[in-house]
Formats: sequence, structure tokens, C-alpha cells
Amino acid sequence: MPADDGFDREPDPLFESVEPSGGDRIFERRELVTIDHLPTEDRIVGRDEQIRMIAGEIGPAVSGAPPNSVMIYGKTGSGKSLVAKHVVQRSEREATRRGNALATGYANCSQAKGNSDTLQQLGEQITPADSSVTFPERGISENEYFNRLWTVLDEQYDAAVFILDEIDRLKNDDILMILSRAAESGSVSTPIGVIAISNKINYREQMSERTKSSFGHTEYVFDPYDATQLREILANRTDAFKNGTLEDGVIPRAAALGAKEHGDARKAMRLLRYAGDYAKNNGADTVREEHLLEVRASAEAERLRDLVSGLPSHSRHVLNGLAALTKQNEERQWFRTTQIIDAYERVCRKEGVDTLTKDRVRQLLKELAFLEVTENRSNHGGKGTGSYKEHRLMWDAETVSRMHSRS
Ligand SMILES: Nc1ncnc2c1ncn2[C@@H]1O[C@H](COP(=O)(O)OP(=O)(O)OP(=O)(O)O)[C@@H](O)[C@H]1O
Repeated sequence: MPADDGFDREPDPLFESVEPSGGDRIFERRELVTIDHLPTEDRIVGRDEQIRMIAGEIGPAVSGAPPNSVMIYGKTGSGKSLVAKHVVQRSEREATRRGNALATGYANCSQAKGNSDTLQQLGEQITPADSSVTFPERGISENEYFNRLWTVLDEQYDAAVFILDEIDRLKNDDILMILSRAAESGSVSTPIGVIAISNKINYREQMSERTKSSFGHTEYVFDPYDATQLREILANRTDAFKNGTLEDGVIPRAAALGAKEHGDARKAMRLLRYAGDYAKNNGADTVREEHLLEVRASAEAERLRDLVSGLPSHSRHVLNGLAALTKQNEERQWFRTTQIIDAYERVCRKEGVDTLTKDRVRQLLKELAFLEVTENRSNHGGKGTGSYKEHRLMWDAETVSRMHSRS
């Protein structure tokens, strides 16, 4: 820009709230309340026992000995990914201190496009820049990804620990089985431990017997947090905000909202961040409880979108059909499968898409219940009625429609 265009002399009011440090008048360190931020040990609340247990399972890897593989189950936002990443980060540090090379990798299977993509991500993370082995995004078979992974591990490392998050999103458990049994089967001499994470306690049923036997004795279930724990989790991040900008009632209220249905730290954290953004964008000097209420609907819609992302688009049509039924029948919450299928078909007609078979819709409903977006119960009707299934939305119908309209 030329210097004399007049724009570089006066501050532009458009960027008035941006301080020279890059901060703003509400946040000091906004990254502390972002979901992907990995907090330091002193900010992790109430998971000491789980951290110790998982460290106990994968621990031998720090000295190059075979680690155990571990399965972690728990509801969304219960700290599963955090604990896994924290333990792995510390194990890598300890291995280095002991003079051992520990390969560590993380893949979120809900974002990966299948087995090959997951392997590609892990391979890329552990391959040194000067290695002759590469992990291209496409063009090689799943088998070849494995072969390359074995080559890198054998050439460069004494042991490996991989985190596979949201493992239930992969079509099958081949990766879980092959990685956890690789050393035993002679494919690679570097011992490998896997920490697999799932929201679905029923995932066990989808596992093959061989995979089950690798993980059978090392399963951990994380309980949801209560409001007191959520309050402590949020209180440990208050330095994300500038001194004096967070009013007293905000953290307890965000924690109470996060604890509704089940204690979800992800939901509570997102509410706090959105309230801060709202205060900043609306010229408020402090973050107040009422700001939480302003952002609640969009924070919940975002959260729900996280949960259903990766599901087929027809799951959203089913959900939207159920939301429409719920809104039309305020006094009722439970609806029979056949009513939901009719509502789903109406959504499909409106969207101009072909409908799936009734059996497939039943499967989609099952998946939604696994994710706790809906719940179901069996009704053993009286004589002549037979038994039937009913379903209920576990989320506010308005939130579901809002998510649908924005996706
Ligand atoms: N015990 C805790 N102490 C401090 N922060 C926590 C704790 N548990 C969770 N958090 C924070 O809450 C957010 C969600 O946690 P995390 O991603 O570990 O949950 P999750 O159980 O893996 O959920 P999902 O199944 O949805 O992936 C993260 O930002 C994390 O830092």
C-alpha cells in the first residue's frame, strides 16, 4: 500500500479491539480454552489414577520392552484423548531421557478416510524427514502402508506407542489387530503398543475374537465428570482470560450446563470460550453469566455436529425427522420406529433424495443411540399390540434442527 493513502496514519476502528500483543480485551491466552489444547499436568483434574494405570500398561516401551495395548471407553468429553495424549507425551520424554527411541503417533479415525488414511497419518508422524521411506496420500495398498511402517519402525525405533482415537469409526478392526499383534506375528521386531479409544462401550461386540484377546485384560472405562470436577477443570484455565474480565458466576454456570445429561468437559469448555468471544465481539468489558445463555444454542449445535460428523447423511435426515416429530408433539417425547421412518421419508422428499430401506433406517437409529444422540426402549404392548421399539431425542429438538440447517 502506498504510504500516502491515508490508511496507515490513523488506527482502523475495525481492528480496535486487537492489542499490539495480538490479544484482546477479554482473552489473555485464548488457546487455553480451545478443545485441541493439551493442558499441562497441573491443569488435569481428577484423572491421576487413570494416568497411572495407563502409564503402567504402556510403560515398558520407555525402555524398549513390549508395552501392553489398552482400550479406553467413556462418554464424550470425559478426558479419554487428553489422558492418552498426556501419558504418551510423557513416555516419549522419558524414553529419550533413557536413551531410547520411542515412536509415537496419534490418529483420529473419525477424521481419517479409512484404514489406509489412518496408517498414512501414523507413518508420516514417525518418519524422519531424511528417510527414504515415504507415506504418500494415495497410490499404495493398505498392505504396503504396513510394510513401510514396519521398515521405519525397525530402522529407527526401539518401541512404539500409537493412539487410535474414535476407533469405532473404522469399518473393521484390522488395524487394531495387526498393530497390536505385529511383533508377535514376526512382521516387525520393534514392540508396539496401541491405545484405542471409543465412546461406544458396545464396540467390544464388533471386535474380532483375536483383537479382543489382545485388549481383553486392559480395558478402562472413564466416568463422566460431575459439576464439581467440571468447575475445577474450568477454574484451572481462568488465566485464558485477562485479570478481572471473568465474572464470578460464569464458571459454576458453565460447569452446571456441561454437567447436564452427562459431565462433558468439551461442552463446558466450548461454552466458556464462546461466552468470551461473545463478550469480546459485543464490546463488553467482562464475561457474564448471561453471555453463556446467549451462546448456549450455538455451542450445543456445534457439539452435536461433532458427535454426528462422520455418520452417513441419512442419519441426519433421520435425526431431523425425529426433531420435527418432537416439535410437533410437545407433550410427547417417545416415538415408534414406524413413525420415525415416516418422518424420515418426509425429510428425504423435502431434500429431494432417495430414501433408504426401513431396515437400514433401523440400523441408523441404533447408531444414533450408541452415540447417545437418541435413546430407545422396548415396549411390550398388551394383547394384540405386540412389542415395539420407541425412540427419544436426547438433545433439544431446536438444537438438532439448527445443526441440520447449518450443515
Ligand atoms: N480431567 C481433565 N482436566 C482438565 N481438562 C480436561 C479434563 N478432561 C477433559 N478436559 C478437557 O476437555 C476437553 C475434552 O476432553 P477430551 O477430548 O479428552 O475428551 P474425550 O473423552 O476424548 O471426548 P471425545 O470422546 O468427544 O473425543 C479437552 O479440551 C480437554 O483438555
